[in-house]
Amino acid sequence: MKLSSHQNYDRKSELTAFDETKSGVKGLVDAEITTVPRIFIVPSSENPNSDEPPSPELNLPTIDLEGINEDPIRRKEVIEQVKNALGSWGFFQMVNHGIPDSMLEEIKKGVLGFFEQDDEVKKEWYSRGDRSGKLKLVYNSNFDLYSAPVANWRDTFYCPMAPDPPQPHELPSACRDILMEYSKEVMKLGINLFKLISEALQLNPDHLIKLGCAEGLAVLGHYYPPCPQPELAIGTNTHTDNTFITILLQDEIGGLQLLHQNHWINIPPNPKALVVNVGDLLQLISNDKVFSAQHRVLANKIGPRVSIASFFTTGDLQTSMVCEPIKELVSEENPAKYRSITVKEYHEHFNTKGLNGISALLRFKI
Ligand SMILES: O=C(O)CCC(=O)C(=O)O
Ligand SMILES: [Fe+2]
Repeated sequence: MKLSSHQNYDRKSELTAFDETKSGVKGLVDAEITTVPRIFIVPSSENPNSDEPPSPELNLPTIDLEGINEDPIRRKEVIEQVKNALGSWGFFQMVNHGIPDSMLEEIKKGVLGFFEQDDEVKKEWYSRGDRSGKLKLVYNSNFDLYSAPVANWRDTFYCPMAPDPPQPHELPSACRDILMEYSKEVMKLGINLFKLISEALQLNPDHLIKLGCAEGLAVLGHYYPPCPQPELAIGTNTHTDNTFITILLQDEIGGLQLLHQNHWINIPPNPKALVVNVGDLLQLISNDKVFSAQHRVLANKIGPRVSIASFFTTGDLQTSMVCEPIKELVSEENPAKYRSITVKEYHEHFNTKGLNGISALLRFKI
């Protein structure tokens, strides 16, 4: 699904005017607008409402991680489930993942607190993310505002937490402590997941970690204000993630969907669960043994919706890590499907392209 822009108005000036308010989509809603500005309108042919309704028979797998580090038989079963889920869905929900429910509640509150703080204070964090700025945490609306075909009904902050963790004073007070604590727990869980995924790929448990898959972590806080005309807009446009894996926490509102066998499927909110999905970089190094599924978030009359996406990637940092299909997963009958790239090269291509419904991986296919 490719969204084409409809440029019969001065879109660029309207984007700039919106950007310069530094108040994001929340600012529009606070000003009590009753119609969606045209920079956000999804062309009708590509509107999610024109898709078939989600199929109720197809359910995303839920995997219970209880006992994986204590009981070898249980661990084997879980590895088999992970292999099936990532090979056919690219996604699963997990329960008993080790992060306390109370911490999940606290991080959602922290993100809500950041977006709902005094607008003048929040504006000080607003930037387009050039790393020459002093701010580690980048808050804006639509990282791809000027390149994507349609603006999304969402505000976001992006905060790199590893390999160079921010100093507490570099973080906004609304979510400082919980962001540090949550990302520590997510890193532990990520390491456990990379071990399970390594084994699911029939590699040594440490293989993906040794390659550097858990080296970089960024936490994104998303805020989706209520939308006066949700049928005309989209919360997050169709995309695959620019990560090795993503660990996602969503609140109770819903709207996250993934594309499975050509059907859009709802990912139902579960306050105790976290969603895991394969990103493009893991698909590339697995030589398509696991895949990075397209997903999106619908706009909603009800809101705000909050979600926290933890991205395992070093992003735009220059690291020595090269991504290429893992030797053990390549053979004469199954040759490498991608060329070698750096994470930075991939990231730059992803950012320039924006969320336009086309996979960034295509560029690196052999
Ligand atoms: O808000 C969500 O539920 C999904 C966000 C997402 O897909 C992303 O951050 O890549
Ligand atoms: Fe995503």
